[in-house]
Amino acid sequence: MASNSSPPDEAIPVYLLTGFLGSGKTTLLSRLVRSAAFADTAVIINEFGQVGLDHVLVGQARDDDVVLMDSGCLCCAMSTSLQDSLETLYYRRLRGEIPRFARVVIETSGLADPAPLITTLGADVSVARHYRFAGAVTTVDAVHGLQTIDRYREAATQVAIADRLILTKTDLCDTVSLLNIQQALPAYNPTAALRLATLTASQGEADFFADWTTPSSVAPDSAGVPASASALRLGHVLRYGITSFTFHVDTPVSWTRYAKWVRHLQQHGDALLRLKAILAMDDGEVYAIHAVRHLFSPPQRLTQPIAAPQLGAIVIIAQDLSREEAEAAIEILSPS
Ligand SMILES: Nc1nc2c(ncn2[C@@H]2O[C@H](COP(=O)(O)OP(=O)(O)OP(=O)(O)O)[C@@H](O)[C@H]2O)c(=O)[nH]1
Repeated sequence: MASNSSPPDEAIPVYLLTGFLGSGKTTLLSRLVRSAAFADTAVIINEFGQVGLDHVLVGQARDDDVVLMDSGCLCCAMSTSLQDSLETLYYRRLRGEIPRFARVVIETSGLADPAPLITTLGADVSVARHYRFAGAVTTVDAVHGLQTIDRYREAATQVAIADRLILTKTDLCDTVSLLNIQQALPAYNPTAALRLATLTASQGEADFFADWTTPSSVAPDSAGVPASASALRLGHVLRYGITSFTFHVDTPVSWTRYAKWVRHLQQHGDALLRLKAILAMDDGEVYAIHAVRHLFSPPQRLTQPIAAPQLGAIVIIAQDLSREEAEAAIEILSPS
């Protein structure tokens, strides 16, 4: 979706489930698709280019159609493109051939860079007519997760892009190691909310794929945000040139500046992995801003009272973006 076009209100939310090979995506989903908490969900398993196994592991025997699980959840393997799969689901729902699902969860392949899928969700006109990207959920193996992020760029990208990180295999982990990874993960993505898989299909696990428009979920975690006004801090320089920057803008921003800022950042879209911000605008309202690569979602007006350090915070996770380039972008939004 472009910054200046909003999806329709009734657009069906689409969540991406990503995570490195073996991190527990299929295990989590196979619990959920059998659970009443997922009764209103269509799950698409993206196995493009692979010998498809995941749809079978999730509990769907056939690979050529939409399967209705006993729970009411729909499952299908993505046989063609994401656009085609979503369109087909939408029109079958409209014709009453399948139940009226209220959300879609797409499981990506373990080596996938989720960004192109997210771009398709927002930028493809036919998809954006009926659907809206609602968030990326990334599973992280509590035992091997940190090693994997250090070793594999794909894993680091999947973590960097997440809105929510789900720690799996916590049953295999001792308390100290679990605490270690919980403390370490914010360095790789300071804005993502961190949750533990509960290992039982529950409303709590289904809510990993629920709308996250509360301030605590859209706000960068306060640990990553400088308390002092106007502070600019270079975050952690991670591996593979992935860096997180946290900025703070004190004064209300005009929509003209905002538009200019978005255009500027879109020129750096290949470098921009993820951006989250909560900005006071000069119309007197406060908005949550989300972007993945080139794709800026329409600003979401927040109705809850929000104070510093969340108010005015901008977190950028980027790859091969210099400090000077990041600062130049902020200067456009809020000249010093
Ligand atoms: N003990 C334990 N094992 C788990 C858990 N989650 C996943 N596993 C195991 O880890 C292995 C990989 O899990 P999958 O769910 O297939 O992982 P995936 O992310 O779908 O893997 P890919 O399809 O390769 O991307 C399987 O043997 C699972 O049984 C967990 O919470 N606890």
